[in-house]
Amino acid sequence: MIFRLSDFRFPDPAERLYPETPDRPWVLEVGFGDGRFWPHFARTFPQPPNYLGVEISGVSLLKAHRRLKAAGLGNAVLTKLPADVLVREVIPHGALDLIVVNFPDPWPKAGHTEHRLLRAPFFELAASRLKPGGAVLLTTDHDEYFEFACGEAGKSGVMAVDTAQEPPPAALETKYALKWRDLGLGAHHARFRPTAHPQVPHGTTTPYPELETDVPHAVLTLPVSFEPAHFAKQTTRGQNWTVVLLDLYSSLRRDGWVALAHVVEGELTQEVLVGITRREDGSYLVRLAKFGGPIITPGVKAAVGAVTAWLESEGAEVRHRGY
Ligand SMILES: C[S@@+](CC[C@H](N)C(=O)[O-])C[C@H]1O[C@@H](n2cnc3c(N)ncnc32)[C@H](O)[C@@H]1O
Repeated sequence: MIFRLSDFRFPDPAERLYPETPDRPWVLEVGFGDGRFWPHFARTFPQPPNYLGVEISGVSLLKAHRRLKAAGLGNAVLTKLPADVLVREVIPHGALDLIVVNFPDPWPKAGHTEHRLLRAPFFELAASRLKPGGAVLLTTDHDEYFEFACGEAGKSGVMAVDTAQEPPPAALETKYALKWRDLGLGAHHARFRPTAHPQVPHGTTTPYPELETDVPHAVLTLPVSFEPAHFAKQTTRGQNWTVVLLDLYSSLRRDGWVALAHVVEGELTQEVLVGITRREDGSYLVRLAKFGGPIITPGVKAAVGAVTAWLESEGAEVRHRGY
């Protein structure tokens, strides 16, 4: 099953994601590529564990989905997101049995190591989301990234590093494993086991509210002189978010407009629409649209705030702020 970010709860327990198999072990694979690992690895268990796969490539998502469907693996959820966002926002504390990372992008250029996934903060986060006895399994061809990851795990202070074990055979059958094997390269393997389970908190993310009044909004009146053509692209920054109001579109069906906003919060980006719609009493409702499946974060609330602030700068009088 493919999940969008808005399909999740924050955090989301195994009982809800896998209602028919909540008691099975739970495995997260980061960067599953074309999805070859899971059908091989799942076969090594008496019953397939619950599987959550996270990828940033949409093409890979579709390939892996076809593969898992063909293998009849029903208790599997795939999603297109940066791994850090999924682990931080969606995975409950102490919920996972394994986190598997096969042949992660090595970011080999000097100055690019901050793009690497397996840095100390990720190990700390992983330790908080793994069960006691759980582990992160890393298999990679890349000598330097392997040393780096082992060093970062040590630096996190919450992971013991074991490099003595063989990788699971399934990790040596992925697309990248075969690619590097054909070139005569070997693979390194490490198991990182939590020595402590720090309580790395979840964010303040919530799903799009069911109750209309809970959707981030504002009510305001516009001056008769209001001129939407005054809109210009604009950027607002907060402590952990950046909102870019990209454009404003006129609605043909309703009396009003829609603003398109780009919201960046760490690795999470969302494109959201904020409607500005005339109400019966002549006032206007500025409200986050459901279109596109946004989730409610501080940055998304700030996007509603940014549209409201722009309208104020054009002479609007705000009657109510609900964001
Ligand atoms: C070198 S490929 C390896 C793919 C697969 N594991 C294999 O062994 O064939 C690395 C994969 O990680 C994905 N990826 C990179 N950064 C990611 C992130 N932050 N979250 C999730 N996936 C990521 C890439 O899109 C790519 O498919």
